[in-house]
Amino acid sequence: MAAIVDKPAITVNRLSHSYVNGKPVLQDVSFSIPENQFTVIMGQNGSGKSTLLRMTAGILPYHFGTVKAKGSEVRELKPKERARKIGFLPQHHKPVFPFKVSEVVLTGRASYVNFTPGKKDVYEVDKALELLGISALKDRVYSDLSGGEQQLVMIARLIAQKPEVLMLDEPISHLDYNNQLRVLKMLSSLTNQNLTIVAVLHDPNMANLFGERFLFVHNRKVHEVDSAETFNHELVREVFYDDLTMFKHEGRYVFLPRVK
Ligand SMILES: Nc1ncnc2c1ncn2[C@@H]1O[C@H](COP(=O)(O)OP(=O)(O)OP(=O)(O)O)[C@@H](O)[C@H]1O
Repeated sequence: MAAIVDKPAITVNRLSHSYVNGKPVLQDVSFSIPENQFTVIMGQNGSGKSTLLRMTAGILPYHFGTVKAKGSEVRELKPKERARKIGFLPQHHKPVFPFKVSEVVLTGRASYVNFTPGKKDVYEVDKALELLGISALKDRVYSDLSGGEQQLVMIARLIAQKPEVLMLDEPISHLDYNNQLRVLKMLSSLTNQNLTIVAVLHDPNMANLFGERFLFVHNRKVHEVDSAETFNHELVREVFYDDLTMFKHEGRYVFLPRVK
């Protein structure tokens, strides 16, 4: 049974998934994602985080269980409807054409644009680039950019899309430390603007400094944790590191490993 959440943005019920010829990745998982909060998804490599996120975002079809976004079954939403409710940032993105950065970000507006983009679309693109601190990249060719620059552009694209729920698969994996902080602070601030954030993160410190709620994917199940203190839980130690020392910093727990 999923924990009861006051106002869920997403409710997942009895979801299961196996890839063709593969072992089950998720088995009968249920959980809720609260509205206007920052939920972090964590778990070991290969545990099923991307699978879970892609299914919840309606990118990967699900056949067992239900996923509801504010009451609507995600798989039944038309693509444009879904794009306004849920935005998804994939872990990897391979550009097919040599688009300019502004054009890549503009594709995030596809659910609003009928034929030609209007002033509002161009405004949202410029605003998103500014928010990510990458206005100077606007006219560069996306495929020429560094991995970190490309990641910032894809986050700007998601921001320009303006969905109600932003789902991000390892959004800071290519970023330098300042940009990691800038992006996580920015995402965290969006929860005060009526947006729900769900992000897969690997670093328990970043997770704990910015996350308000945690979903641990382990052994085909999803475990809901709504307090950072439970990072001290046996399961969490098993998943991450069995020898982390916990400290309190600005009211949040942070961790350091023993190296000897
Ligand atoms: N398209 C696919 N076909 C077959 N198996 C897949 C496919 N995609 C993922 N898997 C397998 O499903 C399992 C879960 O993969 P998933 O990408 O969801 O893990 P993850 O937790 O996101 O991992 P990581 O932290 O390494 O990104 C893995 O064992 C993976 O090998």
